[in-house]
Amino acid sequence: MKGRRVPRSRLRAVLRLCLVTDAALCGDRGVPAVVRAAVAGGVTSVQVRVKDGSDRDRLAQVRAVQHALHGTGVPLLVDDAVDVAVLAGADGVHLGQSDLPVEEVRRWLGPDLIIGLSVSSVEQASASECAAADYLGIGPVWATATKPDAAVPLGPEGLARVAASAGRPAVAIGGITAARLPALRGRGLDGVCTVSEVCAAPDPAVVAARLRAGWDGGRR
Ligand SMILES: Cc1ncc(COP(=O)(O)OP(=O)(O)O)c(N)n1
Ligand SMILES: Cc1nc(C(=O)O)sc1CCOP(=O)(O)O
Ligand SMILES: [Mg+2]
Repeated sequence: MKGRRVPRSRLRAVLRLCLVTDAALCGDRGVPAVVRAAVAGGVTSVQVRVKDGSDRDRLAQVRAVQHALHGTGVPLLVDDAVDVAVLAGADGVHLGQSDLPVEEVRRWLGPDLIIGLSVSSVEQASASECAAADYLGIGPVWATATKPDAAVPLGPEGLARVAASAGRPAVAIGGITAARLPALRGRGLDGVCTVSEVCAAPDPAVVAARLRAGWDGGRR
């Protein structure tokens, strides 16, 4: 493993506006082009999420996004696939409740890579497993077509209850749009994540900039 890629002192800043990629929503533009535009607009981290490809497809997409991010300082995470993250030299992984156990992945990866964990309830956010994660992804806040197997939406108040029991940096995901950011203020979050709002946007840079300004401007 290389040296620590993202200092922990930067983690909360890196979580401010997280883009999770979706190749189908990016369309013919391709994922790297959408990522480049989103970063120009103010996205602070990128997670490559490939649900319907082979491991080789996943690795190729991670490497293409890594190339797009080169020189930007924006960290790259991989959804689910710890082996792909290690092979590609990504900055971290995002794990779900049915992915590999966080503590074991932490023992494997060591302290240098970021590990995120999805939680959808106070019980999951309070579980001892969370201590091995650097941050929690809480959702879905609202219903979303992007993840058909997502849990029942928490709503902003449910989200705040989960965030309060998290005890570590936390981001919200699921149905997030610029217009909904006011409902997420003061809920104990470090940032917000989006898939479709940016990936399906005709101009991802403009939408990312709107999200970033909306979040940064109203955080406190
Ligand atoms: C930041 C963030 N939060 C939650 C998720 C969802 O992860 P998971 O539960 O593993 O579901 P899939 O994304 O794999 O369908 C995420 N990817 N990122
Ligand atoms: C990848 C993902 N995880 C979720 C969770 O609740 O854990 S919701 C989700 C999809 C979010 O997509 P959109 O921004 O298009 O609503
Ligand atoms: Mg997953």
